[in-house]
Amino acid sequence: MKNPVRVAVTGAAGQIGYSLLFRIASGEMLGKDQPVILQMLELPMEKAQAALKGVMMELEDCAFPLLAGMVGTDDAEVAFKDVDIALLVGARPRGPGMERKDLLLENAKIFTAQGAALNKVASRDVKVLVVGNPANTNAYIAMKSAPDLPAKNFTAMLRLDHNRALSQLAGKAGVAVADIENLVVWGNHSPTMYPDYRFATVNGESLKTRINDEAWNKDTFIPKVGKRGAAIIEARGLSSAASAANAAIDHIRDWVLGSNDKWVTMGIPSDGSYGIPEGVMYGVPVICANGEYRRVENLEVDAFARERMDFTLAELEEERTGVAHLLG
Ligand SMILES: NC(=O)c1ccc[n+]([C@@H]2O[C@H](COP(=O)([O-])OP(=O)(O)OC[C@H]3O[C@@H](n4cnc5c(N)ncnc54)[C@H](O)[C@@H]3O)[C@@H](O)[C@H]2O)c1
Ligand SMILES: O=C(O)C[C@H](O)C(=O)O
Repeated sequence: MKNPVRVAVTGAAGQIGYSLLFRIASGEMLGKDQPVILQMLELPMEKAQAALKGVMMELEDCAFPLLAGMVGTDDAEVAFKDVDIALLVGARPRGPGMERKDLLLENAKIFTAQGAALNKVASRDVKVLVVGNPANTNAYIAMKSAPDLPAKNFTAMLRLDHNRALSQLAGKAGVAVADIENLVVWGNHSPTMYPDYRFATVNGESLKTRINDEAWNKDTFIPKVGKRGAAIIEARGLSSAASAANAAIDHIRDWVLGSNDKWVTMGIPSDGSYGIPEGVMYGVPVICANGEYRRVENLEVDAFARERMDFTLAELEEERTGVAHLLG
């Protein structure tokens, strides 16, 4: 039997947490032979802690053979102690009358504190995925607040956008999702993101040539993927949860176990390539192997791509400027 892997999940009693924890405990994220210890963080409020207790009771009632232990706490340093993987899901939702800037600042406080706690107590190899919105900037803040951990260990979730784009493309082209390769979603997890299928193939053939519909790309595909989160909120009255949890599992599974030579999208700190300033937490195509991700390099950036990539970059830089004073 392998040694258990310690997995922290914040916002554990929330909607995404409820879709995520049971799948992690059943082995869907790290493999059916990998025991896990779940270290769950929730707000110190009575209601949140009671809900977390309920989730832990249900986890217990599943009698998962791979669940080697559980911790439920309101203290980030307890939740992150020695963790190998940290899924930062809990975030302050946008309230009535709150501007995007207020949301950024509220969340900046949370991710500054959580980054510092990871810096202090997590495994030095911890893999961090930020799901809580604004995900890219929250990941950037956590990374900056953890100077003793490698910056490359901090990532933001663009996988839901990647998966959404895959399904839209498969539907349009009449092909199977599994047959599509080499897709990427550049930039921010926000409506400014740029889903890009210029390099995508289906069984080795160009998907762009097969679809051959630039108007659909610009007027339907790109806005549909970008605004999908809002469409789910409109339809459900709540933001996406099961699909977000599924994407988080895909992201970590591929990072840890490998993406089998497939491109996947991860928000990672820029190395300066593709005209994205170093350090910006930006969605790019990566291939994962041996527990590491590797950026797909030297892709062509044509005039339209440049415009879209700079548009989403400008938003990220604006967010970064908005929180700069908190980062010292
Ligand atoms: N990146 C993506 O693709 C993506 C997709 C969907 C949702 N999201 C975001 O994920 C986040 C969670 O969504 P949800 O639907 O689970 O929300 P939710 O409100 O149902 O749950 C969030 C939970 O986090 C807890 N929480 C808040 N602040 C916390 C803190 N500082 N420490 C620990 N726990 C804290 C809350 O008590 C709550 O239980 C939101 O920010 C949402 O916008 C991101
Ligand atoms: O919570 C949101 O604003 C939407 C969410 O990020 C999503 O993409 O579903």
